[in-house]
Amino acid sequence: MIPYEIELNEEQKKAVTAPLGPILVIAGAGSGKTRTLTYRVAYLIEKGIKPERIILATFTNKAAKEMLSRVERLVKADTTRIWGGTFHHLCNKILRYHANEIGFGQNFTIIDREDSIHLLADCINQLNLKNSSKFFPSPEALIEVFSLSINKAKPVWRIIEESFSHFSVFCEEISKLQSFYIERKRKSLIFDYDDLLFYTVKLFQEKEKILKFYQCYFEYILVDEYQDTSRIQAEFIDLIGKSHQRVMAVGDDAQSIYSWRGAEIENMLSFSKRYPASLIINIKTNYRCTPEILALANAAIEGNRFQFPKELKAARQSLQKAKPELLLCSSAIVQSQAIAEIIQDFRDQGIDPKEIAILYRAHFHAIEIQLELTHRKIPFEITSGIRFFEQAHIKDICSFLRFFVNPYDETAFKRIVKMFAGIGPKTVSKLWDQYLSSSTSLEKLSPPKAAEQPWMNWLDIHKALAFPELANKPSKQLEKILYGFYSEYLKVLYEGYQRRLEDIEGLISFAADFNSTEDFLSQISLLTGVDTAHEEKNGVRLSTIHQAKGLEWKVVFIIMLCEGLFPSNYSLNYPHLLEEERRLFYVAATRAKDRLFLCYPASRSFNNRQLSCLPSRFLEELPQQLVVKTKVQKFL
Ligand SMILES: Nc1ncnc2c1ncn2[C@@H]1O[C@H](COP(=O)(O)OP(=O)(O)OP(=O)(O)O)[C@@H](O)[C@H]1O
Repeated sequence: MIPYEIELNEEQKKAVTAPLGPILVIAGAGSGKTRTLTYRVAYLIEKGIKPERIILATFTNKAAKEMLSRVERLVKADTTRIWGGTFHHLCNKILRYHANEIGFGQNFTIIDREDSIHLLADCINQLNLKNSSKFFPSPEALIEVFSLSINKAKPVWRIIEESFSHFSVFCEEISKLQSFYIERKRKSLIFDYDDLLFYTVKLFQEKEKILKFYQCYFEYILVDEYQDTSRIQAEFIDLIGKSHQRVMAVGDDAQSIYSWRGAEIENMLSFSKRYPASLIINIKTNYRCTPEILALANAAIEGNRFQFPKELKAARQSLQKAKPELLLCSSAIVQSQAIAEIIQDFRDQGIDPKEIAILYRAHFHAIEIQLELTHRKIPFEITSGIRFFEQAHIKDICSFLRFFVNPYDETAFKRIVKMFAGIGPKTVSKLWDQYLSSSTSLEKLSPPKAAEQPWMNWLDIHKALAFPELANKPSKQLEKILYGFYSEYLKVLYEGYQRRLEDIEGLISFAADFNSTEDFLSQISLLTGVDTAHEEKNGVRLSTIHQAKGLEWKVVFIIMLCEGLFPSNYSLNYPHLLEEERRLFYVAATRAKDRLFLCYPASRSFNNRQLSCLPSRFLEELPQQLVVKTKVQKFL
């Protein structure tokens, strides 16, 4: 017998040993979701359910593997027979048996994101869409549209209307392209990741016998991270679980932060409507944070309307009654200096830097802190793996300046010219040779017809960079390049237009502190080159909050808590997005085990001036007594 009494608290035990009907487990941050799910699977096996009749849907395959190996330590069973893994993994298994029922052979192949992009690029070429307009969106951007269309179960035009209005002029062509792309995949017996879900649900909807078989076959379905499931994923579970309703969904609605890639918090909030007999179990004991940090997190999430009411209780004792600290800094630079000083103090006290994290809403918020840590030689590691200045769009826009400063910079030239429609790698090299043999005169080059217009625009911008009002003002030069030229390309070249635009605006602010374009470029090169030696596995962690989900550190700093930055400017006009931003703040706060620092800079440089910032509403909403305020004015 498994010692449930010893290993689980009362709430966890209630969930683990609950009757086999539908259950929604609302498990707060740090409350032991993994432990609950693991013991529940073990309990089911102990009750006599065969492993192969259990589904355990998880966010990653690694998570399922870890949970199942823990199950194996609890009960004697072959857990490899459990259907554990991501939705894609589960659907693949089902389609391997039945793909022929929906017009595919069972020997289909699965293509990853990169291959999907190549295939889509090929479709765009075949339909001659890029030549019809130089601003036709790139395959990278369109894959995102198509994926949302499947995950949200909405037609492409609807997705464009809701989230990609900058593509609306191409709505008709994009819909046609989608049909063409689907047909191409069908002919080649290919599924991309989203197809696996789409066709499994279609199979269940169209082939009643097959659905009935699985409904009888699976005796219990468990879903982890339920708050982040998409519409089609919930549909997949509902279809199999509909008849016996033996579904356990575990999640935390307060941590639903992926709506931008199709997650629907509604799945969780409406669970008991779809499963009227469901039992709802709240797990409220948090094992991670001190009571003071938890009190702040509880207060932070109170402002949301669309959520299950909840209040986490701390299992831990207070650490010298240390409340979270609110650092009121005079500027973003002072903010980074203050953080670096505190980190140095912690290191002197013997705290391992890898127990410290700096979390932010968007990559560009971390520019100053990256610089400060680099200058002070404090080792740090960035979760995304890509440093701010190494991102493609940042490199793109900087290459205009590099080429302006150094007319022999071949890499910059080629990077710019490649952006133009109708210019492939061969033509790029030819143009470079022409350029060199015409004593570096851009005017003398003859680009292909399709690229003539953007070429002329580029030449105008290139000349303008030397005008007295722009010369040696890298910030103003970047602004000119962005709004006079590059923003149109940014919309179509990559996915995530809004985020990338914000990054470049952040770069423009950063550039405002330089009065020489050469100095600005050298600084950036140093940060992306030699000084990356400071990036170490054991350093302080710098991460966006999205990438910090599920992780924990002893000390956490949440930075740039200004209205318009966190919450983001874009979210301010949409109540549902604002609620998601508040959840993001909650996720960030609940990553801290011992010490939490909330950082507010009263000003930051933006578009060549010092802009004063209002404190984030998330700070304003906190009861005063929950934090200790410290004013930080200036550092030498
Ligand atoms: N009953 C328990 N007794 C003691 N410790 C527990 C218990 N349940 C969970 N824990 C511990 O609590 C910590 C948090 O658990 P876990 O990481 O699974 O939380 P979580 O619910 O996934 O958190 P989050 O959603 O915030 O990422 C772990 O270190 C885990 O071992």
